[in-house]
Amino acid sequence: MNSLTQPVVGHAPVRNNPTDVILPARPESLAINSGETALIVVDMQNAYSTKGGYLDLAGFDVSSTGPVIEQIARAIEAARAAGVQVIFFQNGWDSDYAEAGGPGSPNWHKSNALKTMRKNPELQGKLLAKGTWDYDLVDALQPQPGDLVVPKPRYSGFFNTAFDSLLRARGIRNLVFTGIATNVCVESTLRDGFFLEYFGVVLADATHQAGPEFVQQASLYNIETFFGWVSTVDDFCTALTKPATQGASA
Ligand SMILES: NC(=O)N/C=C\C(=O)O
Repeated sequence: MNSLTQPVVGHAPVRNNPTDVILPARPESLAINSGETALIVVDMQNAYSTKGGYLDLAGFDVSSTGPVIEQIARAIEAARAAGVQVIFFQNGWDSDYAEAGGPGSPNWHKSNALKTMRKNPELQGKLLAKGTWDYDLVDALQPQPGDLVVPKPRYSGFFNTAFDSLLRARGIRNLVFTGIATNVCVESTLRDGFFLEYFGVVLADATHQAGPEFVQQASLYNIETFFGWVSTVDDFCTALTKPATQGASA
């Protein structure tokens, strides 16, 4: 993407501060400040990206999540080096599934993890329960000191979590999304962020859908057209090493 041929939007004007950067994105580039930006790593647990995990057992294709893990690792490294807050989400519930809700909750009816366990009683207690391998973050994407880990019980990271408070306490206004699944937890959280006045951008090549490839494209279209912006890991990493003043004249 070419940052020079596109208008630039953002919540604040570029102030020629060394921590201001221009992130090339569709449909417009975004002016962001590294101190006001968080990299969000959505649900990179064995459940969502590893064979034998929940999505795989529920019949979703996880065979091409390997490159996504590598791209997320690159984005995390660039974020940490630039002082961008890294926040990991971890989706799931207590071992008794009280947090999942019973039949009175739509989650109980729609969660494919809960449905898979009801269909296969030998899996009961194994999917998305805290303390299990399924719930664990993948080995290649482990939090480091300074990163935040936010457990969440529903698709959107804004519901029944400390996420919004953590962001507001740090003055964070821009949310850069990576993770799985683009069309479920990534899009849900980005949409709720939009309604709360956060600028949401998804790094398309650091995300993966749950379902056929067309839902990835549909989700990216929705985000680009209605709720936020779409960029890439290369552009994110390059932008963070180049202050906006250089970017504008390069
Ligand atoms: N992390 C997600 O996007 N999750 C999608 C489905 C689920 O958790 O059942």
